[in-house]
Amino acid sequence: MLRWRGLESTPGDLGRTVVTVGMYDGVHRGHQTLIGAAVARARAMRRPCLLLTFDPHPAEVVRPGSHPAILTSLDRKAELVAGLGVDAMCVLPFTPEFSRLTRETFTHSVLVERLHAAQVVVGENFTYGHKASGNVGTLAEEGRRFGFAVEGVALAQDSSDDGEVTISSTYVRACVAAGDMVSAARALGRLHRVDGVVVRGDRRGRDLGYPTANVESPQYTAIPADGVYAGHLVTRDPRSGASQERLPAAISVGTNPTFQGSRRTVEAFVLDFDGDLYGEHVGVEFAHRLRPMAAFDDVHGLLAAMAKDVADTRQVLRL
Ligand SMILES: Cc1cc2nc3c(=O)[nH]c(=O)nc-3n(C[C@H](O)[C@H](O)[C@H](O)COP(=O)(O)O)c2cc1C
Ligand SMILES: Nc1ncnc2c1ncn2[C@@H]1O[C@H](COP(=O)(O)OP(=O)(O)O)[C@@H](O)[C@H]1O
Repeated sequence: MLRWRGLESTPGDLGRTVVTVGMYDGVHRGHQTLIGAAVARARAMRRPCLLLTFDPHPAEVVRPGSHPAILTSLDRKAELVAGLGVDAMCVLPFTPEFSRLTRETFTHSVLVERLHAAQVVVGENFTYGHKASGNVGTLAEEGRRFGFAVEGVALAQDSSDDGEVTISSTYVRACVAAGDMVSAARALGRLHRVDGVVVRGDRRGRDLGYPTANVESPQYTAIPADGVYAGHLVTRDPRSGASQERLPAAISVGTNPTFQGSRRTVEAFVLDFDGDLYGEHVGVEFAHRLRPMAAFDDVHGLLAAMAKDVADTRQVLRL
């Protein structure tokens, strides 16, 4: 998949394109339907399918300090959308100036002049332009003027304990924040993953008999609620970010209150594994929450709980 940042870096030889526009944070099942529709349309028209997305999250620019938790880094998003058949991903820096473009200027200067859209595929709730004044109806009207067609795709639904919910990044963030990884996975169509680099911790794990890979992730990463989880550690290629090996793990999220820690960490004890992971680019996948984080009176209490966590992890992962 081709990938570039900034409109000025757009390759000149793309020809006319099928464009799908959105933040696509999480690349959840609703996004997958939408991107699938854009890819199918592109194949039928024998045009490249181009995904236009933004960085940072527009909320941070429009309402400073209100950055939402990020479900997928740009590298992970690229890996996922490439897997859906997208041919090119263009990342537009979302700046205050960009946020002030009128909807016609966005349509003309971005979609028409730079990306040469023949067809635009968006969700039926898509908005664009200054103060989000544009919608699918205005885009279709501009398309008639500038010579591209518009397809608005219905949003995917999911049944949960609370009845029908519309699958959205906001819904997945709420599931992750509550530690409900099963609902998050249902909406995502795969397990939620935190990407980062393995850093040094307090060097206590090995002495306890449970060495843990401490994973440091970028600011704003959507980290599940404090607690202990069954899941996996995924090793990644440091250059491409591509996923490699997937190893079963018991995962701890919290401040290690037994040792009066103050920093919140994500730590994975990889089952049946002994090796050096420091500096590795990894992902931590969360399958199921086992219990809350606890402050034990002594190390024996913690060790007994960890032994049970490992047994529970084997059961949840059917190992
Ligand atoms: C499966 C698992 C469960 C854990 N549960 C707790 C817990 O309930 N309370 C706690 O204080 N720390 C818990 N921890 C974190 C340990 O305290 C931590 O891994 C240990 O102190 C080693 O830290 P280090 O990697 O910085 O050396 C857990 C870790 C794992 C892997
Ligand atoms: N089974 C395992 N799971 C996780 N990390 C392991 C495992 N075996 C060895 N390691 C290595 O040990 C390191 C963790 O050891 P630990 O004593 O917990 O130190 P730290 O406090 O620096 O995390 C990991 O970063 C990794 O390099």
